[in-house]
Amino acid sequence: MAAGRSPVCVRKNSGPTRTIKVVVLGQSGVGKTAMAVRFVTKRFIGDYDPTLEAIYHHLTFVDDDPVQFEVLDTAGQEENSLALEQKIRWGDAFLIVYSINDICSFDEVMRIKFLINHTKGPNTPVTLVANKRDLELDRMVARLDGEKMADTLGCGFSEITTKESYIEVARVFEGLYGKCKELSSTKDIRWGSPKSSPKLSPRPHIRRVKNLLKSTTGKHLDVPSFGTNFC
Ligand SMILES: Nc1nc2c(ncn2[C@@H]2O[C@H](COP(=O)(O)OP(=O)(O)OP(=O)(O)O)[C@@H](O)[C@H]2O)c(=O)[nH]1
Repeated sequence: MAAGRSPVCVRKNSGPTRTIKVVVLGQSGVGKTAMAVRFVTKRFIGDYDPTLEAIYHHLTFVDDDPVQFEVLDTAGQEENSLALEQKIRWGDAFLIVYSINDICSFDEVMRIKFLINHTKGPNTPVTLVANKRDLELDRMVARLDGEKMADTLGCGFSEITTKESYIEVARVFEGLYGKCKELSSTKDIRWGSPKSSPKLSPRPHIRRVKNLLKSTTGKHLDVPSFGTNFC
C-alpha cells in the first residue's frame, strides 16, 4: 500500500446486492427475537417484550455476495393459521424454531411447515432450528428426533445455542441464503424481487430493540402491521 493512503476494504466478485426476506417462526419463548437480534447485532440480550414483532435489516457478505437480510421476527404462533399465512406470504425463506427443552414447541413444527408448504409451495427454503442447546440438562427433544423431523419435512436442520454462539446463529441465516441461491439457479423460484412479497406498513411502538440497534450498530428496524395489507 502506498504511504499515506488509508486501506480500502474491497470484496472480490461482489455483484449486485440480493435481498432475502427471512421469516422466523415458532412457538412463544423459543428464542426467535434473541436469534434475530443476535444475528443483526452479534449480541445476546436476555429478555424481550414477548409481543414484539419486527423486521430487522442487516446488510452483510455471504461468501463474497453482498446480501441484504430482512428478518421478520414474528410473535409466538399460538394465533390462527390465517394470520400466520399472511406473514408467510411475505417471506422468501423460513426458519422454524423450537427449543430443545420444550416438547410443545417441537410439536408445533409440523403445523408451521404444513402452512409454509400450503402458502409458498414445498420447494421453499426452510431450516428447522433447535435452539437453547446450552440447556442440555433440561433437554426434552433429542437431537436425533430433530434431525428425523427435518428429514420427514424435507428441510435443513441446525441445533444451536443463541445464548452462547453468534457464529452458530450467523451460519443458520447464511445457510438459508445459500439454499435460496442454489434453488434460484436450478429451479424457478423467485426471491429478492420486489414483486415476490407484499409490502408491510410500520406500526408505531417498540423501544427496546430499536434503541439497542441504533446505539450498537446504527441499524434500524420496522414494525410490521399484518392487517389488510396481505391480500
Ligand atoms: N438458555 C438459553 N436461553 C435462550 C436462548 N435463546 C433465547 N433464550 C431465552 O429464551 C427466552 C425467550 O426468548 P425470546 O427471544 O423472547 O423468544 P421468542 O420466541 O421471540 O418469544 P415470543 O416473542 O413470545 O414469540 C428469553 O429469556 C431468552 O433470553 C438460548 O440459546 N439459550
